[in-house]
Amino acid sequence: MASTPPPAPATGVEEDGLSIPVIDFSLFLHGDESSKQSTAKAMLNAFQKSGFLYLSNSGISPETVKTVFIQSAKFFDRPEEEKDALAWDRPESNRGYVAFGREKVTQATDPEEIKRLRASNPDYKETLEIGREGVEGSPNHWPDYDEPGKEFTKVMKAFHLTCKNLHIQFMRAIAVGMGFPETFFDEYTKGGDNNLRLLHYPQLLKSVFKDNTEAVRAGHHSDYGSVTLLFQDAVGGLEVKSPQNTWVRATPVPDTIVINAGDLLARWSNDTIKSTNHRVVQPPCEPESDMYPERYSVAYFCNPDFDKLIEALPGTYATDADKKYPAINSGNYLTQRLAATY
Ligand SMILES: O=C(O)CCC(=O)C(=O)O
Ligand SMILES: [Fe+2]
Repeated sequence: MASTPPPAPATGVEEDGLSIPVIDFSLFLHGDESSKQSTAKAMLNAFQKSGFLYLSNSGISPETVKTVFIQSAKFFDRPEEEKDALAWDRPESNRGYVAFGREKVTQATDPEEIKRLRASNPDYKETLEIGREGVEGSPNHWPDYDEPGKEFTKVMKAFHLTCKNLHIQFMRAIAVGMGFPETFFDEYTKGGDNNLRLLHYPQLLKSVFKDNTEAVRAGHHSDYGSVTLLFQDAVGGLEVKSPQNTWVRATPVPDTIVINAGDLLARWSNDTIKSTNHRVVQPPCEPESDMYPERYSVAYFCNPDFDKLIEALPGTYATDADKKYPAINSGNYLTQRLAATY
């Protein structure tokens, strides 16, 4: 199992000009008017400065998150052919299992194959993408043909809705921070066109990283949508690009959610909010064995409802000439970005 991670920085990250503060969301949800205002301001401020924050007391219980991680591990433990039968098929649907054959990565023995994998710097991960239920023509790819699969399906359906609700609350805080009516974004969040991604990074030979300084568990990228809720286990490896162009570790802080802004929110905010590059590399601790431990994370990608038009928010420009981007339909934007990735 994982070696002991370094002590959690309860104060978040402050390095190379990058701040990722820990923000107590209960002060927004249940605090008096002045703590509500100051919490909303602090959240917006973090999104404007680094595009990242850790949210504590989010309202999602640690037990709920633990159950999701247990179910996720059970899913990825299924035989490869069962997972392949649930394969991701097309960007318009964006649902299903995305393999990077872990056999290929962790059990490759053919030197030519290993060389090819290293040269191409693949993501050493497998994922399951779960979209909103009830979308005509885009069913989720559930393993609900056996009892464990039925339980998994139930847990993930419920978690999708739990996270949808947090997205609504989170955008209410951003609205208050921006001086809008609290429910300003509700008409963009109520449909819940969001995607739940379960991620599994299989254990990896230490030599993969030693032999190739470019090796990654997940390559550097920014997220596409509005906001990402990222639940990570204690293993570590997430890094965020600092203003000084260095990679800074976003060390796991227990019982918090890493929340970052995506490209569509940056665009919507006329670039007053940052969508910052991040990646996943090997954990900070050197294990005694020759393998880095496996890592699990769960990302919930929030988007403005797909039928909404996204154009510069009020207050983010002085005159129309200051609007950096034309208006765009949320769903089309996302589909275009996904089509370019897969
Ligand atoms: O696994 C992680 O910690 C990050 C994953 C991520 O950034 C993504 O899937 O977009
Ligand atoms: Fe990401």
